[in-house]
Amino acid sequence: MEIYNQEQKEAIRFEGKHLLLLAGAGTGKTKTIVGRAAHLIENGTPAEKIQILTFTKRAASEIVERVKAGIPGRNAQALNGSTFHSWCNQLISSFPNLFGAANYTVIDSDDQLSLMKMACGKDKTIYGQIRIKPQEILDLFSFARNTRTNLTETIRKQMFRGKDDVETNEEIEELRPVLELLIKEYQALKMEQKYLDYDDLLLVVGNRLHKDEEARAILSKAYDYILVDEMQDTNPLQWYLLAPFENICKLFCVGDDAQSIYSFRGADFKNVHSFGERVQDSEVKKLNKNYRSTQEILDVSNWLLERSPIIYDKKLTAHRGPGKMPVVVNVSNQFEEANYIAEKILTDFREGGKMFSDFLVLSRSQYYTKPLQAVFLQKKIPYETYGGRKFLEAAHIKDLISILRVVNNPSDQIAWMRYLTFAHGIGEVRASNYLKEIMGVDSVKLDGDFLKSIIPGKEGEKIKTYYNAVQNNKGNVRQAIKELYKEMELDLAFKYAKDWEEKRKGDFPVLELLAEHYSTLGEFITEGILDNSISLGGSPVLEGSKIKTTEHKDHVVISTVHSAKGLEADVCFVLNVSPKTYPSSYSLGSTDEIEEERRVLYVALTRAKNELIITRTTDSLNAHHSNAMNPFSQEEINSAYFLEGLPENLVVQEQPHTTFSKAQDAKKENKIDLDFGFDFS
Ligand SMILES: Nc1ncnc2c1ncn2[C@@H]1O[C@H](COP(=O)(O)OP(=O)(O)OP(=O)(O)O)[C@@H](O)[C@H]1O
Repeated sequence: MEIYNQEQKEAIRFEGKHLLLLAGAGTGKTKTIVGRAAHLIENGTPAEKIQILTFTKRAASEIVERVKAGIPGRNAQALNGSTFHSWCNQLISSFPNLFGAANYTVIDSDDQLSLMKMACGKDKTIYGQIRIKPQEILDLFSFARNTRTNLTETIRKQMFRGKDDVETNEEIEELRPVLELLIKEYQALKMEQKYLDYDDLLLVVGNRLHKDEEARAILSKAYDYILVDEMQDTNPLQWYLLAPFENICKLFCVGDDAQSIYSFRGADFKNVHSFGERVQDSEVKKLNKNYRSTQEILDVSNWLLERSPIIYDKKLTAHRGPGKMPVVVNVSNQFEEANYIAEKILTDFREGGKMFSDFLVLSRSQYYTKPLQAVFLQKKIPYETYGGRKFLEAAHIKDLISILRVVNNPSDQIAWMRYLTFAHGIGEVRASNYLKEIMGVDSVKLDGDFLKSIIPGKEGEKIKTYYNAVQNNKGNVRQAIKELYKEMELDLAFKYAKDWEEKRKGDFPVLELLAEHYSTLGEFITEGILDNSISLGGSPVLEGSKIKTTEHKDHVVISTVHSAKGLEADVCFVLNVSPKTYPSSYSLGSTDEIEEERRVLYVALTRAKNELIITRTTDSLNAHHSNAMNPFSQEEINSAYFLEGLPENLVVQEQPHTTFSKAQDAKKENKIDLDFGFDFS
């Protein structure tokens, strides 16, 4: 049974049209979304007419499960929660005629890069005029679409740090037409092969709804309410998608401007402030009390935010009152840090009655946590990682999926290339020749025998067998994967001989299990990619190849701060809050970037309920030499450092007395104790 305070109840029972709940960390925004959905269902709104939108699949499922748990019977069963991308993808497949994109394949960032490389390679005289990598062109294109900014201004912002002088303008004017050609070529390749990239998903739906009265009429029968979590992180493209829904249904959005950490995806926290003006018939409400943390944790968080030149007007007070002082641990290196954390967890687990799931470890990047993961493995501390490279993006998984993809969409040239070059002996040049023949044949004639007829020898035989394994089991995705894996196993083991047994083999049974939830190949490929994608912060369960550690229900979570939004834990470790990291020395030239990083740290600090432990390495405090990449002096780095000037009364400082350091001698000298060591009798 959830308990709500008066302000939360007012939001939950809101009778007006659209509402924005703008409130600080831990004030119960997510809880209020749960309450709102339950209230609507209990008062007669069919659950399938409510859509919950969040930034991660994990957050979406959590909200949906909580609503379902509070409503007896089957009334809430049809409640749907998804990410923006996944929702658009569902709309595209539920209304195939309306959006006209049902048989398109969604491609991930690796595939986008392959396609952009093809676009750049098409006419070398064009690409040769600029010195920009294909990935950078993709980033520019995506930034422009997500922020809905024109190409000139995108180039200026992203490549010239916003400079607007004669020289810069001349350079932009040289780059712009070339980039336009390349982006158009990329777009044409995409359409030719029936691909949609992530941004396309939102645009396909958004464009249709903006331009087509009938589309709005159809969707107004499908939705009564849309509930959006983390509204501060919606970028202009997501606003564009949501705008038509103002007239289709009622919007209920929650957000916190101080937790906006997605400006690299085009979000601007200031947008949330204009909600009242942008959305007709809307109201903005606030929540004031923090229910998550004790006051000492909030004091440090408030202090951090008050030091910002941006006024957030958010002083959090703890409903729970006082508790333990936050601790700053000064470690000399990463292994000391890792051992300190592991020892603390093990002691609290063995002697303090805590579970592993009471601990959350937060880091800027997953990469930084590698030594910590090594120590956890060594000390047998179960853990799960959130953020970082995802399961379906691992090379061995992509090899197998490439065959599912070509059976699902025969125009999928990226997948064909991966499939054809997977068989030993076929290089890129030969594969492209086969590809030309494959593209030339009518798709009804395309089958295993055809492939064998154009590809001679053992390779042709193999390619045929793989193709048939999927084709013959098309109606049962799990079976298709099982049969295909049986055929591919030896080749996969050969290709990945170095770490096959330890790291890769175990992923395939999991892939089969995952496939069980999808009824068609297309759904599996698209949804599977979206659900597990790094750039969308998707499901944490099937990450990397460390699937086995997730079998423990009780585990520590190691997360990037970006993937930790909405999470909370009894004890929270925030790693490496050192100079040059918070803020990163690369953002020192830009106030906007520094302030975004301050919010990142703020999100991290406000995850803790009872204990907040901040680590920092003393080696980063050591002398720093400025260089061309990083021209800032030690003074500049120190004065920008977020913990510089942290009042002594807000935290306790600690040096780890670790079992990791060398054994130390006794403090007092003893008298020698030597007897004969035997009995003379
Ligand atoms: N009225 C209440 N009574 C008791 N506990 C509450 C109440 N409201 C919220 N909480 C608790 O406070 C914690 C934070 O709530 P929630 O996660 O909904 O906040 P939030 O505003 O979404 O936080 P953030 O933006 O920091 O992720 C949760 O543990 C929640 O159960």
